[in-house]
Amino acid sequence: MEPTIGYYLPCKKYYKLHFEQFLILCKRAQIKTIEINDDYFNSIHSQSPPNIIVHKLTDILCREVLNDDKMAHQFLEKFRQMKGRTIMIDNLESISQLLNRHVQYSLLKEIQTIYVPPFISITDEFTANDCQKIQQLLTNNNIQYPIICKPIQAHGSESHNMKIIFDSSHLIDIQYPCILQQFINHDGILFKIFLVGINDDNFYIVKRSSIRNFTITQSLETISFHSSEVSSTQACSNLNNGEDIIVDGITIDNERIKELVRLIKKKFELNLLGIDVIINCQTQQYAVIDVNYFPGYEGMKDFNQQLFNLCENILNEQSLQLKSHLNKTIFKNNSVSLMKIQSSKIIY
Ligand SMILES: Nc1ncnc2c1ncn2[C@@H]1O[C@H](COP(=O)(O)OP(=O)(O)OP(=O)(O)O)[C@@H](O)[C@H]1O
Ligand SMILES: O=P(O)(O)O[C@H]1[C@H](O)[C@@H](O)[C@H](OP(=O)(O)O)[C@@H](OP(=O)(O)O)[C@H]1O
Ligand SMILES: [Mg+2]
Repeated sequence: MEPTIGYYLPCKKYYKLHFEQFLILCKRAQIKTIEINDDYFNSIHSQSPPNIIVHKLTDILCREVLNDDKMAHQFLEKFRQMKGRTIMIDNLESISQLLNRHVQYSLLKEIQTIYVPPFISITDEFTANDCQKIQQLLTNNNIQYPIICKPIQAHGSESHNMKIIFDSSHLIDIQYPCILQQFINHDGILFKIFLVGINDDNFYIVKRSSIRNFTITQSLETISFHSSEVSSTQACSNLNNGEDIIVDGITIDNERIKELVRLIKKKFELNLLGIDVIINCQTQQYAVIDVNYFPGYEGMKDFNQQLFNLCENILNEQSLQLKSHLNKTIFKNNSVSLMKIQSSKIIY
């Protein structure tokens, strides 16, 4: 029977990735593909589940976890019920760890050799309204100004609205629940590391514009921005470096990134990852500021081929396991019938 790959991708994501190219590669390799949607689940009793499911269910996961949405929960439960019969790229529990910035950063911090800029989390109204208390928490955690205020939720339409705060008199501007993180001067350059987890070496580095350096000499008003304004491929913000500042010389050490990728992939047990790294322009320290599940892979030309290779590897492994299982069963059955024959010989 031909193997099957199921997929669930929001429409926008499907077109952005040119996912039809992945489907063509599957067809050529005689791998069946099927879209997983309500129609699929309504007719599921008549078919065996796909060998693999590729998905970006982060929107629905957020609705389930953060908004307690029953419909979202029921839809996800159908995927969970396939556990053991289907390989999910990737596991829903592993993905959930990335959806809350506090959880994500805390897990990253557990990896000893990885640097995450210091942060605190403000999750209750009482603390959010007490600027003195917030300042105390910042001081206790050795966090200096400027700081960056990020929504605690890492995914979804409201999660990319950020603020840069320059002194304690502007702590009133924070919007909770949020994390407050030390702003690191990094010469306005961001490195996006895109990973397709065939093996630890399989990553691709893209350079993007980011927020320019700040030197605080006086009190500044809080700056609000959307993360796509400063670091998407089209970004052209007055928060970026001006054209007169040339920072083309900044490069990143491939070996260090390789190790970072290995550790993060192992920690979160995920195959499709985007890791955002900035380099502190004073200390040259690499700082991980964001880990995204199933990013846009913009700039990586052969993403669909890479994803196909990953799926093909998994299918090959599955079929090897099945063969060895069958061999064992045949051997076991043969020995059973041999024993029967022998015992029948004894009887007769
Ligand atoms: N600690 C920091 N120091 C300096 N700049 C930062 C820091 N954290 C974030 N930034 C800047 O803010 C931008 C948005 O931050 P972050 O990646 O955390 O947000 P996001 O909305 O999750 O982004 P994405 O769109 O990649 O998911 C980064 O691209 C970078 O330019
Ligand atoms: O490929 P990069 O430049 O890293 O950008 C990604 C963002 O970092 C993610 O935050 C987006 O995902 P969410 O929409 O899940 O937040 C993700 O959204 P997408 O699922 O629409 O591709 C990407 O835009
Ligand atoms: Mg993000």
